Amino acid sequence: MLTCRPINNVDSFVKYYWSGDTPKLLQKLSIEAGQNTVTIIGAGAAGFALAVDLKNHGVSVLVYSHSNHLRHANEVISKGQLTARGKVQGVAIPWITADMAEAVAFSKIIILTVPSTGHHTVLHELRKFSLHQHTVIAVPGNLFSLIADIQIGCVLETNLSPYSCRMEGEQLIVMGKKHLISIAALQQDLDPMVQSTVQNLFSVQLKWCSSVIEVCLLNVNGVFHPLMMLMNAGRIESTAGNFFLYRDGLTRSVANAMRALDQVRIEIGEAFGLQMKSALEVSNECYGHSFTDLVELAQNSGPHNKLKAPSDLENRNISEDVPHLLVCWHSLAEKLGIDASPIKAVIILVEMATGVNYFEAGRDLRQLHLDKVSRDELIRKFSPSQRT
Ligand SMILES: NC(=O)C1=CN([C@@H]2O[C@H](COP(=O)(O)OP(=O)(O)OC[C@H]3O[C@@H](n4cnc5c(N)ncnc54)[C@H](O)[C@@H]3O)[C@@H](O)[C@H]2O)C=CC1
Ligand SMILES: O=C(CO)COP(=O)(O)O
Repeated sequence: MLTCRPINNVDSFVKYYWSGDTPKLLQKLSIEAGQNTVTIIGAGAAGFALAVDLKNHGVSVLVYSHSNHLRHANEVISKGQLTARGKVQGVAIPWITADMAEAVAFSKIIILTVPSTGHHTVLHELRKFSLHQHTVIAVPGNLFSLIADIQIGCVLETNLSPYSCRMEGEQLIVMGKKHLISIAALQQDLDPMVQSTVQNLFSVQLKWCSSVIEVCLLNVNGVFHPLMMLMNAGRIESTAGNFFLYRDGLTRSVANAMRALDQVRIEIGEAFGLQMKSALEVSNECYGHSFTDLVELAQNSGPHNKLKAPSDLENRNISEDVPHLLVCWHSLAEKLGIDASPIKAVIILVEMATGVNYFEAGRDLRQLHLDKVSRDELIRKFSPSQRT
């Protein structure tokens, strides 16, 4: 019997959401679900889109939301259901918990869909459990694998979310579903069985990359987001984001700046011996588009051209993409002897605008545990042809 009500700061949604005590409920869920289960950590648009998509494909899903980040979970719980519209459709009554013990017990496959700014909070919770037999897939990773200082059976990460989506109350709007995203495992000798199990979970094609560094370089949101935010900062603040970020905000001069920044990302990849595509080509490949220019993409790409700008600069387009992509790319470039001044300029301007020193807070080589590694070792470690 379903009992459904909004909950604030409780340890477990599940025991309120369904009558019955937690152990009995978990037992029931596991039996119902059999082996075909996934736990999703992160109850936002990306996590719920994945939950509905998996459910539509017969997978049983438990969604975990940290008790300090309940907004979307509470909206869904208060309605008693989640309605997905757009490229993923369906009405689901998702199983939701705020108890990490339940999340870890529910499935050996955990997909992380929290912004990378939440990775440390999640790791703090996860470290209380044995995860030797778990597979954790960070979507997107932004080098989660290199900061995860706990023992996990297998760690993988993707470059992007399969969905371009937003929550509107308890409604999930999925504007775009990609054809392809990139993925890599931290470990080099990944069992092909694991690869096919993971591929079977995702309804988008997974492109297997040589390393997590390659995957991080393919998160082209680092090229798009910070510059669009910075170069439209006045308009964002004076209109509280009342314009289309891509369609109105990615004009010729913004595209020129993006191309300069993108060139550094490409040179970093090439130093590792990778065949690099431009941000435009990566986006085209993901969505099956064939735009020849960034401004053309901004005007015509369905998943992008109706996206409203955020209402202020305190948004993951900056707070996630600057410290966890740009700072990371910048410190890789420095180590490799590549001129990263376009990236540095953006990080400095963001600090001037927001007051946040992302060089200090970001995922530089020290945070990634790579600061003691020489340039040659770094290349050997992450180059497809030289990996040791
Ligand atoms: N929504 C989209 O269209 C796209 C999303 N992404 C990426 O996917 C990830 C998730 O995106 P959204 O679901 O839109 O994000 P979101 O901002 O809605 O957050 C997702 C959920 O993560 C949890 N969370 C947030 N901050 C946390 C923290 N500090 N500690 C613990 N839990 C926390 C909350 O449950 C939250 O609802 C992000 O990395 C985002 O950059 C990438 C491309 C497109
Ligand atoms: O975050 C987004 C909009 O700025 C969407 O990015 P994607 O193209 O990865 O869906």
